[in-house]
Amino acid sequence: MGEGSGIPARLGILPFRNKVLLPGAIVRVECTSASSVKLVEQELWQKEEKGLIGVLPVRDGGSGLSLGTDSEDPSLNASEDVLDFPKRDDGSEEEPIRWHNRGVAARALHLSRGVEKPNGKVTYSVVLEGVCRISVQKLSAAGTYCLGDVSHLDMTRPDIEKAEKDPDIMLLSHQFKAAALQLISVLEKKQKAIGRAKSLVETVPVHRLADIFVASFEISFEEQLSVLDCVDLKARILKATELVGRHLQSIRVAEKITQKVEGQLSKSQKEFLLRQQMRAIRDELGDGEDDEDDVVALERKVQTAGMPPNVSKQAQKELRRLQRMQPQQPGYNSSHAYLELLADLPWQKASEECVLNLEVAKERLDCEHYGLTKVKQRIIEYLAVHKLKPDAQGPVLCFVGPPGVGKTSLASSIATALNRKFVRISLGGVKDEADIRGHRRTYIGSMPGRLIEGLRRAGVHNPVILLDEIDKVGADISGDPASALLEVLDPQQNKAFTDHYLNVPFDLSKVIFVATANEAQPIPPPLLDRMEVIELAGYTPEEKLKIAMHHLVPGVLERHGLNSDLLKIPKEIVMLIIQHYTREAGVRNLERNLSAIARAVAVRVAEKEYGAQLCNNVQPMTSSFLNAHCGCGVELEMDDISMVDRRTIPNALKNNSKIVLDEVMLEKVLGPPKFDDRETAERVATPGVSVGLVWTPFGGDVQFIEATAMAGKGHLHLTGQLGDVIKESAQIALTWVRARTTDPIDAGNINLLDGQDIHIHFPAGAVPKDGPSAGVTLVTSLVSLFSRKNVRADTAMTGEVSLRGLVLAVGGIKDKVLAAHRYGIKRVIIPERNLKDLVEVPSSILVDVEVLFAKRIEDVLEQAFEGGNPWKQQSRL
Ligand SMILES: Nc1ncnc2c1ncn2[C@@H]1O[C@H](COP(=O)(O)OP(=O)(O)OP(=O)(O)O)[C@@H](O)[C@H]1O
Repeated sequence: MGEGSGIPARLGILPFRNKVLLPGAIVRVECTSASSVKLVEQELWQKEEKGLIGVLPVRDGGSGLSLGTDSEDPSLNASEDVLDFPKRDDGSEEEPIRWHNRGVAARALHLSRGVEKPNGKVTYSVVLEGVCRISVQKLSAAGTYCLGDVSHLDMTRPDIEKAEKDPDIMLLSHQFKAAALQLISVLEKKQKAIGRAKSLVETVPVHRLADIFVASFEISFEEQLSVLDCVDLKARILKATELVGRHLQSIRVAEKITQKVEGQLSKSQKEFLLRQQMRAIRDELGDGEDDEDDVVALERKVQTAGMPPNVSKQAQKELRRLQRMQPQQPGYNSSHAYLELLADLPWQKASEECVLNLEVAKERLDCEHYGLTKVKQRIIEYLAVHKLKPDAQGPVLCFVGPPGVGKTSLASSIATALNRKFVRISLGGVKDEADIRGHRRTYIGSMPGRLIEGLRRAGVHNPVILLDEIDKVGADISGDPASALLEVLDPQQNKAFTDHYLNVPFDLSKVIFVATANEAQPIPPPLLDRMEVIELAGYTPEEKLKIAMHHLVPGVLERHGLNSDLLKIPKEIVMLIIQHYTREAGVRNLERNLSAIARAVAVRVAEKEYGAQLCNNVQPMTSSFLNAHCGCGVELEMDDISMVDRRTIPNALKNNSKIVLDEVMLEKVLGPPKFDDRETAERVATPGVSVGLVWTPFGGDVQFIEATAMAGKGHLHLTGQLGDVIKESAQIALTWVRARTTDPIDAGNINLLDGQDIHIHFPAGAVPKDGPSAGVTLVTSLVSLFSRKNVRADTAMTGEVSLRGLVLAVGGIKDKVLAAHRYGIKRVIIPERNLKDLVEVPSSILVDVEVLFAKRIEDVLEQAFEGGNPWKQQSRL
């Protein structure tokens, strides 16, 4: 027999519960049960030579698993043993035990007997080494333990030698050894005690090495059994390679997981440590608490801001960044400011809209604004649509008109009617797209755009936002703000408006936008296309008077701590202010003048108040009285005078101190009248001056045109604030006049233009002018110059002239007539085609201003000069 040739045919059997001893493996067994003690005593202790026993794996019968590869022999179940290894700790000793029919013959390497207990029991500790595989054919009882009829199972030495030369086995054993070495190196890295493992691999023959290696792993009972059952060498090496590989794999996976966990742990631990240190340093410096609280407060704010998930994610990311930073670190402040903005923005908050009552809204509009019937009607329509369909994407209302006509206050009234917050964003002079859309955060000093800033101020996401002076938006190399506004006003796009600074979309669709402009023409067409233009013209003096008496005066008095008991401003005086201190389309300057008066009166009232206090606190005494009493050493007795309550002063002054504003006081406060009707007469006193009516963003205005001639080469000189169009207009006017003054027939009379330079000046104060009008006025001025006849001082004109002498229609007739009225001009010549526009002019104005019509320039000249066209007789004009 080969390796196991010394195995006897019968061996005492030691059962191993749910455990396998493999050949080459060494185990220590504590024998405490009666059967195992008996077995050890009989088979090992009492024998002189170290004996052999059989070790058979057993498992609890309840599992129902088939044990062993051979068919089960009923006789194998005949005996039952009480196990002492491994110990049964579940108290199920009585359960049936099923023996495996293959086991290992084991040699006792060491035996020791425990101290005898008082009850006479002894125990043994045995170190066993597996020798070879055995097969158990039969079990029989020998007292309390079992004896088994066994036969040797492993290969014989010649078989092994032969097998070792088999190329397959050689290859397999090579693979196995490689895997084993790999495992050893992994274990080495983990600094596990691997002892002689490496030399074992090199020296021990592979058929033993497979068993030894497998025995050193913690593998399941089934796997141990399967190795035990691998009698065939090839199968055993394969199995062992598989198990070594698996073990290696599991170690690596475990290592990876550990590394990951350790990495995370150490990172957070490191962070924690650093934080602690940071806090300690800050405490030491005495400036820590605020910052800490600040970040914590910010975190709380971010959490309660109601951000949508994507925004919240971004905020959390930024917050983590901020938490890792020192307040002194660059970027801390910008990160903090960014998070503040994110937390402040009204992602969820909205103004509670009250049920809209159109009657109330109408009353409110009427109460806050005088006149403006059509505009108010349109606003009511807008509100009605909003009431029926709150999410309707109606047009953006754009109020267009001169300054001070109530555009802003109308927009604010819309917000009041809807019970929404009102935000005014001034777009005047905005040239950079970043003003609307914000700067990217990469820029130093970057800020959000005005819209996002406005929403932050509003604190709700559904305010009424007034885009004030939308016509003043410009464009330069920094981009075109108008195109950004296009996105803002487009209901399709503004749902996800992205400010560059914010870098996350914000929904603007709930915002109601209203715009204002002084003129519609500069607004880029695509932007204008998204808006509904509502024009507001200037006011007549009567309208201004009513606005002043009902709205401006009460407001001004209130703002200056006055009331109508202290200051009375009569109608007539207000009218004087309108006529002689203002010359505007709106009421802004009127309000300013009224404020100046109120301030002056406030000073007087305050002085009186102080005087009254003095009077009431100090008993007035004459010096003779004082001298008389003090001089003779008599103690002075004073009456106890009660203090006058400050609030009673106005009442005290009520009857005798009411200030009524009169002309004298008006002049004292506002100075001498700034405007009077004589201005026109004075200016047209010399030939060559005519009075035109023009339309400007400030409403209608009067434009004086002065022409003069001098020796030269027939050139035309133009001065004043002029645009290209009016330059053309001047050229046309001159050509028209020249064409009619160089008539060969009349040449003798009108050779004035030959060898003369003409200088036309649009005097200072003239409004920047680039419209196509003023042609008629230019011709009249030239005719006045050449005929040396003055234009009528009470007459102003408007209209464009064609080369063929036709007077062409112009716009803004209402504003122009109003402007003429402001200047005290009594006659206005307008193109015949503008007749229809007169319906807009209030009749109160038409009572004062006579409107004349002209079809051809001859009609204008006929009406503009006293006694008709001055060149009628001299030329073909
Ligand atoms: N019809 C009116 N009734 C009552 N008050 C008016 C009326 N029109 C203007 N006002 C008052 O005149 C002042 C100026 O008006 P507002 O600021 O609305 O003018 P605006 O047209 O917006 O001017 P700007 O173009 O300069 O912004 C405000 O106090 C406003 O209440």
